[in-house]
Amino acid sequence: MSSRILSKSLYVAGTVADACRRRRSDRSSDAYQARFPSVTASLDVKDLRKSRTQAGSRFDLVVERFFSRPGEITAVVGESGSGKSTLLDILSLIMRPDSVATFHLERRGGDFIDVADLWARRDERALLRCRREDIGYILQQGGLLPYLSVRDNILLPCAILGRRLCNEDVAEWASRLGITECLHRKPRHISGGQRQRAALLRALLHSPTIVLADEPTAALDRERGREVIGGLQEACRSLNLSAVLVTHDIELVERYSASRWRFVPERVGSDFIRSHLVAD
Ligand SMILES: Nc1ncnc2c1ncn2[C@@H]1O[C@H](COP(=O)(O)OP(=O)(O)OP(=O)(O)O)[C@@H](O)[C@H]1O
Repeated sequence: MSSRILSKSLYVAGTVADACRRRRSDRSSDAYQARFPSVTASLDVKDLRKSRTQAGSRFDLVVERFFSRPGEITAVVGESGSGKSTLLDILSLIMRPDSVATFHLERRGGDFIDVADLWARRDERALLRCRREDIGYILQQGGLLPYLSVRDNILLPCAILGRRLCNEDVAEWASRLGITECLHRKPRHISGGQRQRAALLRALLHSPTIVLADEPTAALDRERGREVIGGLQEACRSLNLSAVLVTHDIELVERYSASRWRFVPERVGSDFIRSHLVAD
């Protein structure tokens, strides 16, 4: 399916407002360039800050630099409360950071979206379109809708975008992921591992720029976990897709991810934690 869906979706995907488009050559270099020279990234973030307060306790997320390359899985690890969900909410454009110097998404055709500029201009329409077109999301428990068949769940993001998919496209990837026999069933009638592979297919079939996976193997045993992340790795390679995998599973990180980042929490006072995301 890859080439057909990819060319089709790259055509459709060129719809976010022209104002938010820049060519790669427009980008300025900076101090981080020395540490990470010539990075070709689907997602590139610099100097991001987000503060949260809960029950009198303050939490600051600090990201000096974070990027995710096409064709690869980028792993993010951190202990409970270190900011993993906060980061994913921001990367999926659900949550707005307090400040950010750079937040670019680069599509496979070379166009890129200046999300920092969309946030600054509060362009909610373009942000919504970007969220739908450029982001695929895999939740901890899959998040498939129980009243739809697996096939209809998988087709949902494309339906929302008004894109038509050939049955062969779905069939080919369902076969690659080993869930062909699940397509006509409801999610409750398939196993946890099959549900996560269906969630993976749902996250990638509209050819997003980046897939975000939030502990996608948390409810699976080791073997099923490997199948899901192996499928994600195969999709990244064959579609030149970029994935950010948040997980506690170090074995999966070492086996499947091309680059690794971790949170380093720093206690500033009794009620204040500042958590830095650093390259491993
Ligand atoms: N809705 C909220 N409002 C304010 N602060 C919040 C909120 N949700 C989480 N926080 C705080 O933000 C910090 C980071 O939480 P976050 O959920 O991002 O961490 P996490 O690494 O995903 O944790 P876990 O692994 O337990 O899910 C925590 O200190 C938490 O108390």
